[in-house]
Amino acid sequence: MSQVELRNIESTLGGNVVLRGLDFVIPPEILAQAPQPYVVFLGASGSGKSTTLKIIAGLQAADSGNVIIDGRDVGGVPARDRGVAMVFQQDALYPHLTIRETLATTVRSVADRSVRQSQLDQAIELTGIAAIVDRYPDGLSGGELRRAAIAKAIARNAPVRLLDEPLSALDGPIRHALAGDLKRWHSQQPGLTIHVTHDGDEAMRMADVIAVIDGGTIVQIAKPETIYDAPASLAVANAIGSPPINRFPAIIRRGKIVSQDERVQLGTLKCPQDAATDRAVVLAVRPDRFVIGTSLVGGVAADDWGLSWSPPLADRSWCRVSQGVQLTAPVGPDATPGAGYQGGGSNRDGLDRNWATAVLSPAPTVPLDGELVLSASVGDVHVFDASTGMRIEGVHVDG
Ligand SMILES: Nc1ncnc2c1ncn2[C@@H]1O[C@H](COP(=O)(O)OP(=O)(O)OP(=O)(O)O)[C@@H](O)[C@H]1O
Repeated sequence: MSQVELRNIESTLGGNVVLRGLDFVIPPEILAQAPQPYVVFLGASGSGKSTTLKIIAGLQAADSGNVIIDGRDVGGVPARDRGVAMVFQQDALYPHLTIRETLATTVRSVADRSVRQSQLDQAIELTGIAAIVDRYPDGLSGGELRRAAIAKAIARNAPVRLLDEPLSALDGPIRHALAGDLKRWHSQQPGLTIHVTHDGDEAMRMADVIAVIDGGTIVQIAKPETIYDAPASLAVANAIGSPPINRFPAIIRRGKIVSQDERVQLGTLKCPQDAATDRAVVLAVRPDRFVIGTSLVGGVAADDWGLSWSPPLADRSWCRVSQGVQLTAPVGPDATPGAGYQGGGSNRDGLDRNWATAVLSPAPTVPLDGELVLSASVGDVHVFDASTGMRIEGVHVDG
């Protein structure tokens, strides 16, 4: 299994500080479970993802810091000798060569004569481009060009593969098929794959490990479920989840958390001693972690639909939102077609700003009515420092 490690990478480009002390190493506990993880670098546009890939590939030099590939510091090692294949966002294929000729040129530059044909065949097979391999790039669709570019990377048979937004600008079915093929390639050709995206859903679906880049550093490296359930910062919390995580203003006053949103009622909640300084915080709850209560569903008592009435604020319902509630049907494979639901009886005061969103699963087939109340237990409410954005650990129900 190949490994890439980045230590304290700094990069300033055209006067912009792009990477500031960026560190990356896959935690050993993750490697113990998944020795060959599919890694996704997730970050907003401009956060430094492409720059990081180019520095790993040796196409761009860092100002300082170390790139370690398989235990070897590759500072000063030229790109072609790093054992890295990179697929660019806009990959250039030779316009005067057919795809097969391009692949053959690539294979000739990296492989012994005896294995060239098998490497070329494998690249064609894994990317499913047999039907277009004798055509020129001009006239191929965006999806076909992307597959050809990926085939070029596969043909290099490199132990480290860097994919810069490999699924961007492709439409639904093509995107879905290519996502599956990338995972298949990864599992069939031993090595490390780093896939860059700004799309949180894509990261959640594809990654064994997600590294979130924000402000030129990696702020969390973890399995997707950990990123979802225990985000290290508000930026990480915002980076994934659809619909996006709900956020509510609050403050810490004398060690207690006090809501600053008139819709949100909190139980008695305390911070640990070392985090008890008075300050502004942000409470965040994933839409699918709210329990939804309503008095009426399509004119029928909610109980008959198996929806729980939100109980009075008790130990388990630590955070309760009772106005400006919006429900949505789940998206993805569990979605019930045509059962989306927006708005609700609680919108009586005309709140259309800052809706609190909950995912209703299974989605009802009739409109909900009556007052909607959301409640969440303490384990599902994340607390972040409002100015640094960092997670505050150890918040607990008093008594
Ligand atoms: N050669 C350059 N000169 C000046 N600024 C640059 C240069 N290359 C990149 N930058 C800046 O560095 C920042 C990070 O760029 P980078 O391409 O790494 O971001 P990214 O996360 O990959 O973004 P995107 O998702 O939009 O591709 C951006 O603000 C970009 O404008």
